[in-house]
Amino acid sequence: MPSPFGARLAAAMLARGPLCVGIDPHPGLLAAWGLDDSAAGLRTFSQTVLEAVGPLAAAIKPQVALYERHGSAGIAALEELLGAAARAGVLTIADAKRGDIGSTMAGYADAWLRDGSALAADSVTLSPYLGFESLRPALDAAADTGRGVFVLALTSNPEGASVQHVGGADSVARRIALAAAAENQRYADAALGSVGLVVGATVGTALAELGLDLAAVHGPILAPGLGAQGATPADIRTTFGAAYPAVLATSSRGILRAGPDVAALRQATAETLQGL
Ligand SMILES: O=c1ccn([C@@H]2O[C@H](COP(=O)(O)O)[C@@H](O)[C@H]2O)c(=O)[nH]1
Repeated sequence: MPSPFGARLAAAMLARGPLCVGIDPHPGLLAAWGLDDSAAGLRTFSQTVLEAVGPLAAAIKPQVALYERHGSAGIAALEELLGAAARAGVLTIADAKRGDIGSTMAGYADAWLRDGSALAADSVTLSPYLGFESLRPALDAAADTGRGVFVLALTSNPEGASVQHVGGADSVARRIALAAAAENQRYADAALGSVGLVVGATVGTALAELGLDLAAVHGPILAPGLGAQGATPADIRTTFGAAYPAVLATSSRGILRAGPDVAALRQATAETLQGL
């Protein structure tokens, strides 16, 4: 078994910097790159981004929805990307936001986190709306196979607050963070645990207002919202404070808009990294 995901991600962040590049093949981006909105277009898009940013980013994050919209051929393109990234030694975060009752959750865990699955990634994003404990099959599969998970806590979209802030000092988001911290006790010896959280780079003062101590989670914090959603590298330091060393900022459109030229994608990645 490889070393645990959190340890591998911490090493990659130390070596390359705290940036994940999202691979989001939106129809508009495919068109801007001169590609068809088809599985073949997805394939070229994905492999170009991997070639460009693979040597620079700590991880890549394919957005599963944008592959699913092409049906089985789109999923095949995603499988090819995940396989190519694994061969190139680039860590992957499948942004699938899965969550279900435990018995069904086991199916998702098998798909995204078990050896031998064509969709197996280094980690997957999970939704805890059915209760943190419903994610148990994925938490255990990740621990068994040296993979990781990122559980949605405070998302980058403004609508998230209507659910995640509920409870005030005992908010839904804080309970998710506490549950992740408890889960990471099994990774106490690693630089970072393998149970991460998703906390938007756009959440502003919400962490302080809700009393979330992200540094105590001992897991990676995936922070979307950089670039196209308006957050800046400076916002990341201000927003996350003491938890900053665990933050993996992620940007998709803000970098992808520089394509399809590989050198331009690399430059956009390097410029984003410089500010972090
Ligand atoms: O709270 C969340 C959780 C996930 N995302 C995902 O990240 C990328 C962001 O793309 P940008 O182009 O950099 O805005 C996208 O795949 C989202 O589904 C998020 O934005 N916020």
